[in-house]
Amino acid sequence: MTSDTPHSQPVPAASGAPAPAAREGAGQPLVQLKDVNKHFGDLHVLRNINLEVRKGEVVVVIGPSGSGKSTLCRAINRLETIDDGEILIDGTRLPSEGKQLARLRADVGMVFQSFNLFAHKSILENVTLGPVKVKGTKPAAAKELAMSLLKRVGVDNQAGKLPAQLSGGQQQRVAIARALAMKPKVMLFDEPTSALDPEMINEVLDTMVGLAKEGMTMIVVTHEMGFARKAADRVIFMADGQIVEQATPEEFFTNPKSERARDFLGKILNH
Ligand SMILES: Nc1ncnc2c1ncn2[C@@H]1O[C@H](COP(=O)(O)OP(=O)(O)OP(=O)(O)O)[C@@H](O)[C@H]1O
Repeated sequence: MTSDTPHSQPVPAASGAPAPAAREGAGQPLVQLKDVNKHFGDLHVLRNINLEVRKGEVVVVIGPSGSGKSTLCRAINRLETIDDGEILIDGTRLPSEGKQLARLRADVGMVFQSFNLFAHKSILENVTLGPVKVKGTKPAAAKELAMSLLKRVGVDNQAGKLPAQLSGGQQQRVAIARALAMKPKVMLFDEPTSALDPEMINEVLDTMVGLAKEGMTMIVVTHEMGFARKAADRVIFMADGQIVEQATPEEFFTNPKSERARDFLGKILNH
């Protein structure tokens, strides 16, 4: 959907960043994909994807445009169907429709490149709607929760405004608060900063780094290599619908194993 951004400068890895092995016993798999395949017509977009994400783990998915990263995210949230294989969230297979889907989908927060806020509802309503409609939270409690989340992402003073009155960075932080209001078990981010002006990227990334530090389980599709270095436990490199390589950020950025990953990094880091 987007090309590689020019904001992807290498930054030093956070010292003491835990390697996946260090977190091995830290949690059970929260997200499991088993032999997942997906076609769009003749195009084989996801090829035999096997992936486990443990509780508290931050996985950054990178790869060339068209490699299937967005489709992977959307499949995990059931926004796309899969042809075969299995996707489990906290051990439960997502149904394809019905009330149970809405409830289970609430466990999987999603933040999109294009914010996807309700244009004609206030910022506060954007955040309260899900808890009230899907979870049956009382309006007063939903408002209290929403205000605390808006405060946490630094936009509580904008609660009465419409999305269009906010900057892109503010709108994306509202989108994060809206997803968090459903108390998700895992957060999916699909290129959350790609539509933002450069000066707004860091305010969104900082919010995401904060979430990662708090132990949120996260799957993040991004071209922001600095974020991957700073916050990821594991980097997954996708190409042509396959997981080609996965490693800690330190390993991946210093010693990518595959030719395709080396090519990709060469292009993106020398942009
Ligand atoms: N709804 C759709 N119908 C048909 N083809 C699709 C659809 N959605 C995605 N595709 C195709 O599937 C392939 C994978 O797309 P996807 O958006 O998952 O890639 P991506 O790695 O996220 O790319 P980008 O980095 O550009 O966002 C692409 O070739 C894309 O054109």
